[in-house]
Amino acid sequence: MLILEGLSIGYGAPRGAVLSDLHVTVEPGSFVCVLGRNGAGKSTLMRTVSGLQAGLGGRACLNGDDIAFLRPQTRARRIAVVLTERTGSPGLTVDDVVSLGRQPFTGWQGHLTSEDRSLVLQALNQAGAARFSGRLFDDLSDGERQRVLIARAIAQTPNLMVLDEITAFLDLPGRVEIMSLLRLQARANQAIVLLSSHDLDLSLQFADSVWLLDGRGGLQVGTPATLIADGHIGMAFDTDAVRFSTQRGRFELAD
Ligand SMILES: Nc1ncnc2c1ncn2[C@@H]1O[C@H](COP(=O)(O)OP(=O)(O)OP(=O)(O)O)[C@@H](O)[C@H]1O
Repeated sequence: MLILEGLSIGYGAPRGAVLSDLHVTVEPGSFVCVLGRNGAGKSTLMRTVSGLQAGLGGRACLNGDDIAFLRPQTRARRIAVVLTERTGSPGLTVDDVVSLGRQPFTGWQGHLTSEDRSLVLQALNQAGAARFSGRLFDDLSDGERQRVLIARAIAQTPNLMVLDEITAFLDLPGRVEIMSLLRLQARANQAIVLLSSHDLDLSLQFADSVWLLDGRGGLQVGTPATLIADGHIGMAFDTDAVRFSTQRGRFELAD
């Protein structure tokens, strides 16, 4: 279970708090999409929940433990993080990168057991990345790399998977495949999958629950259907020129 207990996130002055006093509980097996306009705080929230950035107050607990105080090894066993930043991995093959997902579980020598290898292979297949096996990771296209990084996260068998805008580089069929795969992963492994995305349509289609950042420091949590019906999607995204139609479930030009 992931519980945000009065969590406040953000930076020192001058930016200060981005979101304050968040209270949210997420059950295992849930696929949660984090939505909001540019600058609403999605990445800040994802980094804080991953333990990569200190919160300003309160805490985020995974299965009872404050994530900010987990030892790095324990955190790596429980939380898999995929960010959009392009990081070079000179000389590493796709298989090496996905095998890194097992590193928190291998001994100090880093030897993979046959079970580790089978999890790596399974993850490559599930993420649709087996076809890149043997190639250098740095030679792959952005979309291909994303699949490999998702495979690494799956191989890590985490309790919590945090993926920040990872579908941005994928084509439409690829995005649908990955969204459906992530929902399946959450269910099959009783993991919590937290995905931030600008892909509103697909997020509303696939998410069990949505964290909607309204850009004014507010966070609404609910099922896609509830957030649409209550007009929250419109409140977070509407502009003078574009409105979200609750009837049609899509954006339209304002009259
Ligand atoms: N390192 C930083 N130091 C200070 N302020 C920051 C830093 N990173 C982000 N911010 C600010 O925090 C707020 C939230 O930014 P964040 O990147 O979390 O938004 P986002 O929802 O992920 O945006 P986008 O959709 O554009 O990626 C913004 O006002 C941003 O300017």
